Amino acid sequence: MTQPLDTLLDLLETQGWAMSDDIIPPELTHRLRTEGMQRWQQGEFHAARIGRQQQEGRHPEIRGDTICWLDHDNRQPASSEFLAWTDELRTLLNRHFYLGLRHLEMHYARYDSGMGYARHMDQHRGMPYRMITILLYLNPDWQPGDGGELRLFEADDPEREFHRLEPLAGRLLLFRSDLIPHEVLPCTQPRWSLTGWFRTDDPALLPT
Ligand SMILES: O=C(O)CCC(=O)C(=O)O
Ligand SMILES: [Fe+2]
Repeated sequence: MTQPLDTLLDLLETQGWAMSDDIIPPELTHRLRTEGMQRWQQGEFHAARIGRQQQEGRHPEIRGDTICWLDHDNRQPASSEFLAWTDELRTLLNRHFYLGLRHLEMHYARYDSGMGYARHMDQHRGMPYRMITILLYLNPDWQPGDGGELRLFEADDPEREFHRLEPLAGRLLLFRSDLIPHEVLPCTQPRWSLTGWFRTDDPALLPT
């Protein structure tokens, strides 16, 4: 295991979240952003939904992003490269934490100006399959005042923010999907990211 990944997993274990600004090569971040923007221009994004599966629907005042799911056997070079890296990470997470993670679901997300995502947990009640959240931010020119910060809240006191971070290009974040309430503040510039969840269920058994 490389040293930076080792450190990242140790932090995830001790504090429930971990961040790195240099583990992903800047040129890969750049290509991922370009690929995401191209897919957006081609109309491949759709409004995100909240809650379990489809029944709850769209609530842009709660969750304002549009998303584009990554297909594991897609032919997009940058996201394929990133997914291959996340697969190695999944193996390491399993070795380190015995989590039995079986796959990663991941999408591009684009928040338009004025949009955010109200405080929530990623693991839905009664659906314990999402274990670890992964985020990679894709905004090279982010300035203070552009908003869109991610707020992290205490697990046992969800009113208490313990950390706030800007969605800077190349910033990778991991956190426990069952533990950390979080919120995306409204942004004043379009905000790009990749968001994913390492899961314990088998994609072949999921409803399509
Ligand atoms: O983009 C972020 O900073 C967080 C997004 C998020 O919380 C989610 O998609 O569940
Ligand atoms: Fe979330």
